[in-house]
Parts: sequence; structure tokens; C-alpha cells
Amino acid sequence: MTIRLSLGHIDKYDSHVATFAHQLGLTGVQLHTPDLLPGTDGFWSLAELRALRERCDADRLAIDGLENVPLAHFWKIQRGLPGRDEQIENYRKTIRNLAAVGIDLLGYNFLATYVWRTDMAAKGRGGAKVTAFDLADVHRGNALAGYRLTPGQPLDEPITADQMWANHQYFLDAVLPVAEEVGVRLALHPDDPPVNEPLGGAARIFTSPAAIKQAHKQAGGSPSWGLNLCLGTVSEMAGEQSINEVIDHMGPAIFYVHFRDVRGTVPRFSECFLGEGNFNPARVIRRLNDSGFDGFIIDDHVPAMIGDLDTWGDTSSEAYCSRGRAHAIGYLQGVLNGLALDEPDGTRLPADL
Ligand SMILES: O=C(O)[C@@H](O)[C@@H](O)[C@H](O)[C@H](O)CO
Repeated sequence: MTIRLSLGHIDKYDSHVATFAHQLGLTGVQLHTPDLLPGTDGFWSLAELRALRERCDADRLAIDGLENVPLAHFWKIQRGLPGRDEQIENYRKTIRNLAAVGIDLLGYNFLATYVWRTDMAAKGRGGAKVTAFDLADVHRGNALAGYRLTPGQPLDEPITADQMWANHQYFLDAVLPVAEEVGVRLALHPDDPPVNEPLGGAARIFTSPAAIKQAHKQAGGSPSWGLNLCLGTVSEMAGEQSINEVIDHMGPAIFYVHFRDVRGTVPRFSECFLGEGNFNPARVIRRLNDSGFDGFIIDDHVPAMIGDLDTWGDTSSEAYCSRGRAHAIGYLQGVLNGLALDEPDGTRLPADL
């Protein structure tokens, strides 16, 4: 079995990013609430999805998946607010439209106050810029405030863990039948950071291997539900130990992987380069392969090295096509090659062959 690498977490897809992908020898991309899909009608329309698909086809890059519809499509669903049924109906339209253009994977997070960090410019190896989190500093607010998926307004009232579990079950019950009907898979991203304290007034629930197993139960064995295994987030739980537990339980129900790591675990950690964090990348890739995983790996957000514009907050394609990202991709290509897991299966040759 081979494991594919995809250029991932792309916010702004353009010819610069496409060229970067080709120069890295990649044949697929994964986009993250892409600006080419504004979704102004409350769902991703057939027209905008078709245009994106045609754009990537013209660049000879497969669309391996999309992650996170715009916040405006999803926030009432996450929070269980009146109006969520209309958002769910629109989410079903998005699913049908994805299938109509041959995109079969949509990642989602169930974070009512999104991802939190307390420092977006911490010092990593050699002074590289990385993000960090320290629970003791959350009183200062979310350092990721202003990012397009971070809610701009505080919650009207707190949301308990029981409410978040119920909201997630309601969402799955409503959308999985449509996903199964049209052959689209939905992949849950675990809660980053995986702390059991509410952040911004909302409880976090997908914070442990046991909680991920519970989410799997909520999906009722649906073939259209799986995990977006964000290794960084699971590493934040208990390092390689929690990663192993999730891989051993979820195996083929892991649809794709965010391959990043951290140093430390909750309540205090900082992001880092691959190979210097909590887990051994080669051991984890070998375990993924042996578990029956046959999805793809993306690089997610990465440290900003000397000369790079930023690590996450700047979503321009210039900031995205960074030294830090090239390092991550090159590192993963080397590990896959060393494990003899990179033999192209011949179905997707690089564009210049
Ligand atoms: O763990 C994280 O924070 C990252 O992987 C997120 O950027 C993630 O990619 C999404 O935004 C959450 O779906």
C-alpha cells in the first residue's frame, strides 16, 4: 500500500500555489475554506465548485479534499441555535454539489469558538516562528482572533459539553444519510487545543482518544464518517501514546492526516518542526500503514523559517509557499521513501511526465 502526500490547508489557491505543488512533486491539493468558494448563498454552489474543479484539472492537480465550509454556513449547527435546520439543509446542498463535481471528502471541526492559541509568534528551533498555547494565558483571549474561522462575536451564553455532544449527534443524524447517498465522506477534526476547560465559553469535547471513539459511535458505523487525524492535536493530548491509541482504534476510518507535531502537551505546548516533537514520524507512518490507512497526508500549518512571511495568520499564497512548508513536505517524502511507502501507484504521475 502507498500513502499519498497532498499539498494541504490551502486558503488561497492560485498559480503560485499550483507551481509550488508541482515543484514539490505533488499531484494533489487539499483546500481549507478556500477563497475561491465564497458560498454567498449559504452553501457551496455547483457553479463555484465546478469552476474550482476545472481550475485544478487545468493545473493537473487532483482535489484530494476540502476542509471547513465558511463559518457563516456552520456556526448555528455547532452551537445548536435556532436556524441550524436551515444551515443543515444548506450543508446537504453542499454535499450534493461536492459529489456532482467529483469531490468526495469534506473535513469539518466542531469547535464553537474555533482553534485557540495564546501566542502566534513563539520562538521555535533556531528562532523559527511557531504558534503556542498555555492554558494559564487564555484570560488574554485567543491569539488566533481575526482568523476567518474564528468567531468575531462572543457567545451569548455558555455551551456545555452535553450540549455540544447533542449538537454533534443532531448534525450527523441529519447529514450522514445524504453523504451516504451521494458517496461523500465527512471527516471530523479533533478539538485543538484538546483541553477540558471551556474556551470562549464553549466546552470542547473531542479532546481524548476515548472521545474520538465516542464520536465514532455517534456516527453509527456510517461509511461516510471518519476522522481527519490531526496528529498535532492528538499529540497535544498525550504525545505518541494518544496517537497510537487513535490509530489502533480508527485505522481505515482515518480518511486523511494533518501531519504536524508539537513539543509538550496540554495545558502547555508549542508547535515545532517534524522530528523534534512528541512523536517519531517514521513510527507513526508505519503504524498508519499497518492499520490499513489508505488516505492521504497533508502538511497543515508549519513553522515560519527565516525569510518566511508567517506561520498561519497570513493566508496569502506568498506566505503559504514557504521554506517551512517545503521542509515539512520534503521531510515526509524522505520518510515515506525510507519506508518504501511512496512508490507511485501509477494512477497519478507528476504533471511533467
Ligand atoms: O489543529 C489545527 O488547529 C489545525 O489543523 C487547524 O488549522 C485545522 O486545520 C482546521 O482549521 C480545523 O478544521
